[in-house]
Order: sequence, then C-alpha cells, then structure tokens
Amino acid sequence: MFRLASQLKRGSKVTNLFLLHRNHTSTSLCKPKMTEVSANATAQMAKSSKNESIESNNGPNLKKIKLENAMGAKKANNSRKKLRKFKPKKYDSTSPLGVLQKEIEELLQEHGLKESDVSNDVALVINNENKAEVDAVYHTIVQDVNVLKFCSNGDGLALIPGSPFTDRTHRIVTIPFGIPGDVVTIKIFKTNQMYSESDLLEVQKPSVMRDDSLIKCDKYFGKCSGCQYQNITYQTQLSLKRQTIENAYKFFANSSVNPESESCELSLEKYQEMYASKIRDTVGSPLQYDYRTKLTPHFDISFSLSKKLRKQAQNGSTTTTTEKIEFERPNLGFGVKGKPTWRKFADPSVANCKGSVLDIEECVIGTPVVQEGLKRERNKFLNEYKNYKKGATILLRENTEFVDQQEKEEVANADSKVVKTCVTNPKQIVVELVDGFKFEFIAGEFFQNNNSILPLVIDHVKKNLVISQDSSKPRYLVDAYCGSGLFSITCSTNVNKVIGVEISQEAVKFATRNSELNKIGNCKFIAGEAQEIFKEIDTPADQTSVILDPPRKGCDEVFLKQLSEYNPAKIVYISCNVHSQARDVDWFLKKSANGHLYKIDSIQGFDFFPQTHHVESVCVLSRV
Ligand SMILES: C[S@@+](CC[C@H](N)C(=O)[O-])C[C@H]1O[C@@H](n2cnc3c(N)ncnc32)[C@H](O)[C@@H]1O
Repeated sequence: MFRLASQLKRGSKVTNLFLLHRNHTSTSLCKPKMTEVSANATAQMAKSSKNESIESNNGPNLKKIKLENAMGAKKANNSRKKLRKFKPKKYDSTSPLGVLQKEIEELLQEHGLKESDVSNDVALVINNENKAEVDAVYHTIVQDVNVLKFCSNGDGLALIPGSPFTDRTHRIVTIPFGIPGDVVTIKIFKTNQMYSESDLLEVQKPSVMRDDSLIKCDKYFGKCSGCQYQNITYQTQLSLKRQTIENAYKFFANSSVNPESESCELSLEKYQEMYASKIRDTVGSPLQYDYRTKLTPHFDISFSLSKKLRKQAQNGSTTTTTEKIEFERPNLGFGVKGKPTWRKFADPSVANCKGSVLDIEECVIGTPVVQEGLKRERNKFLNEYKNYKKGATILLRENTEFVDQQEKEEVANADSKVVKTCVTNPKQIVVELVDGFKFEFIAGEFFQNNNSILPLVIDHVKKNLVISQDSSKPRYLVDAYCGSGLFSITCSTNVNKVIGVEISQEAVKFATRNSELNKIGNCKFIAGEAQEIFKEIDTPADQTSVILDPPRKGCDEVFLKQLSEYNPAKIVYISCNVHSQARDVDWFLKKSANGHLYKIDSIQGFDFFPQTHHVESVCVLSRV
C-alpha cells in the first residue's frame, strides 16, 4: 500500500519536531466521515491505473487509494525530472506557528499519540502534479469533526482519525472559526508536515460556547482575518485569554530550575507555585467594539503596466480583455480567512471573494472617527485606484484636535473641548489624551491602540511600582522600551525620577516633548538599545522599579542578563506576546545570575483587543 510514499520519503527528510513530555488524560474522538471531493477525479485515477485498488482505513469511510502504478508510470515518463525536496520551515518558537507546534505536541500527548502517527508526507503531495488526484486524496471534505480546542491564534484544532499517508493513523487539522465543542464539516485544502489547514463549511452541532446571534459585523465576520471571537460572549472571551496566558507559561516556563538538566520538567507543584497560582483573571476592555484607534486597510495590485498602457486604460482606450481585467478595482480591506460557507453572507461577493484581501466598507471595532475615516478613504480609493502602480497600506489613525486653539498649549482633559479626527499621513503629528495626560507622536509610529483600557493598565502598573516603607527614601523608575513615554509620564507622579530608553530617535524626541507638554520635570529619555540604559542608571537598585514593554519578539538575553545584574527591587513586564514574555521571565528567573532572588507577584491579562484572540499580559516580579 502506498509504496510510492516510502520511495519519496527517501528524498524527503522527516525531522522530529516534537518531543513529548507531559501526561494528560485522553479525550474521546468522534470518528468523522471523509468523502472525496470529486468523484470524477477518482474515476480518472481508476482509468489511469489498472491495478489500482481502494482500501478502507481505520477511519470509517476513509478510502486510501493505491497509486503506485499510476504514479510509477508518471515517474518513468518524468525520469529526468527532479523530485522537489520538502524542507520544513523553522519558526521562532514564540510566533503563532511556533506556538502551534507546542499545541499539537500537547494534543498528541493527551491522546496517547506520537508525532509519527500524524505527520504528513508533504513531499508526496508537492510532487504530485495531478491536481485532481491531490484533491481527491488529500483535500477531502470531512464531516462530523469534533473541534477540540482553540489554538493561540483563535483557530479551532481537531484530530481526525485516519490519514491518506502510509502508517499514519490520524491527522491534525486547524479550522478557522471552529469553536471547541462544535461538530463541523470541513474542507481540507493544505497539507503541512504536522497538520492540515481547512475551511469551515458547516456547523453540524454548535458548541455551547457558540452564539452566532452575537455577531455584530454581520457583513464580514467569518471571512475577515481581523476578528475571531464575535460569536462568543465577552466573559468567555476573557476566560479564553486567561487560558492563552496559562498555556503560554505551561509551554515556555516549565523547564527545570537546574540549568544543567534543561530538558527536565519542573515538578507540577513547583510550576503551580511559581507560575500557575499567579495568573489572575483577565481584565476586560471598557469598550468591546468601537475601540481601535488605528486601522490599516490595504490593497494588492499584482500586475505592473507600462506607463503607456496605463494611460490608455485610464482614458478607456484599451480594448483587450487582459487589459480590462487588469484594471478591475482591487479589493481594499483586510486579509481573507478561508473560504467558509458556514455563514450565509448577505452579499455573496464576500463569500466568493478572490485573492488575499477582503473588500471592507466598515469595521465595527474601529472608533467612530476611524470608521468615518475608512469610509472617506475608501471613496477616494474608488476614484483613484487606477493611479496606483503597486499595492499599499492606508493608515487610519485617530487624532485629537482642540476646538479652542489656545488649549493646544495646555494639558487638556475636558472632553467637551476636543474633537476627534482621523489622519492618514503617517508622518503627521497626532495627539491622544490618556488618563489626563496629553501625548503627541508621529501617526505612523507605535502607540497603544485601545485608549479605553489604558487607564486600567496604567493604574495596575503604578500600583506595582516599588513602595518604600520609609517615605523619606526616593523612588525611581526605569522605563525600557519607552516609546513616546506613555508609562514614564503617566507613572512619573508616583516616583522621584524616571529614566526611559527607546531605540527610535523620533519616539525619544516625542517622549521628551510629551514630558514638557505635561509639565513633568522628573523624566529623562535616552535613545539607544534597551541595554544601553544600564550605563546610565545610577539609582539605588533597592529603590528602583523597571518597566519592560518590548515588541512581540520579547527581550534579548543580553538585556535580561544586565537587568539581573542591576537587580532592581521590582520588574513590571508588559507584553503583547505572552509567549515571549513567558520565555523571558522563565530565563530571567532560572538562568540569570540573580534570577533566583525574584518571585512572580502576579500575571494578569488585559484585553486590549476584544473580539480577537490577542491578549496583553502584565507580569510583576519582586526581589524577595
Ligand atoms: C510595544 S512598544 C512599547 C512602547 C511604549 N511602552 C508604549 O506603551 O507606548 C515597544 C517599543 O520598543 C522599541 N524598541 C524595539 N526594540 C528596542 C530595543 N532593542 N531597545 C529599545 N527599544 C526598542 C520600539 O521602537 C517600540 O517603541
């Protein structure tokens, strides 16, 4: 059976991606029905091979098709054609695909399976040039699939008994918009080494978590890649985000305290004491829709025309079909997720949208003024798209303007005196009011995107800065990765002196400007790599707190090492990627020189992005 599979395997190296560690109880799986996508394709294959046989598999109704003769003949014909080798891509372990590998590893452990039970022979698929055959064998429609859990990126994850590959007993599948507890019909469309990707065709039996009546973005939810959770109650969304944090620490912070025995797991009790018991409930966003102060719709133009042809097309003087097609308006919006039929879209063009960008007219998570900006820019685009030679991203950034010009010079906090506008020039200076402070920054540079939750996060950070028993002793704050000074400035009133560091010269200029605007005299900002800050610090470590708010990839070891040597009394680590946060915190505690002197006080999620899978995590560490 499937001898060709093993022939190809010699050319393709299947590496051991997953090491299994944990013991979990197994969950029962409902066996799904698998049907070939195209009966014609199977018939064609039967014609091309006299010896072909159809065998039943351990998954009910799954048919394995013996292809060796058909494929062997093809191989003889193409004997000089080189087989393509499959090389698995390497991912940063804290990126969504890196985390998916950990999630798959856990799923296998829970079901008593090995990597070799589910791995796919990708070389076999990519070397098969017969599309009908590939569709019939690998890209099947599967019914009665139980969605078992959520991946960290909000996709559902399932384990299907049966596989078209020799000696494999199951397949792992990701299902966008599948919710744990759902029983669904899916169409598999892509085979990766350890999992296949699918589209959700139908929800046969909904999960108790699913409530499609909650969907606010009736037009696009289920097709747009922006939101994943609109059909889940907000309370459940918050629980899911807490679960993401729990998983992150379980995946990235469970190695032994002893650096010599790196592969050993931390004992369950120790893990519970150090990490799990510190994770608190996720704090909700006051606004669950209309909250995003920045949106970035984009469009692709996948052709390039000569200037002459472009001019002709603009004048309407081109005649050929290709040229007409080339000048069809590109979609303007956000990335497409899948080809679902589970939602009945009022506008069928949404479901049938071709290409990688979904045409969007409105986005319900944007603030009202950003939504207005989207409409305005879209109308402009409808008139101007022919002038673009290539794709582009349009920035929509909320801005605050003062009705009374004089107010501009003052710290404004009366909402009645301000109007919101939406700017698109990435170089324009914009203003945001946060917690009674005024911030100016460049529209295209980093600034937090949900103003409604910022006062809650700032309050949490402030409460966790070092508190001296002796009030005569000064307190200090170091803000690494300070951006345009959000935490430095808002926390400055609680400490005697703040020093911030930031790699972007432009952001440092604005941090300095913002401290002046807010009449804050105790902040100093320096431009440079985060570790540069340790050259500048002369404050006593016992009276100093350090805030870290790095980009998604987290901190590097050089920085963490110096942080440990500096040995501050408190560390508040804010992160939009809890996986890199868990990795860094674990490295700091177990591998840095003074890490053993610290303990985690709390790990708390803040929901900066309702309706999506994202969560911001704040981890507070104290020197004991
Ligand atoms: C997530 S943002 C946080 C900014 C700020 N704390 C805020 O909330 O507005 C991360 C910031 O780190 C800066 N950054 C990135 N790499 C850095 C490095 N190696 N050293 C210092 N700053 C860095 C970025 O420019 C960005 O402003």
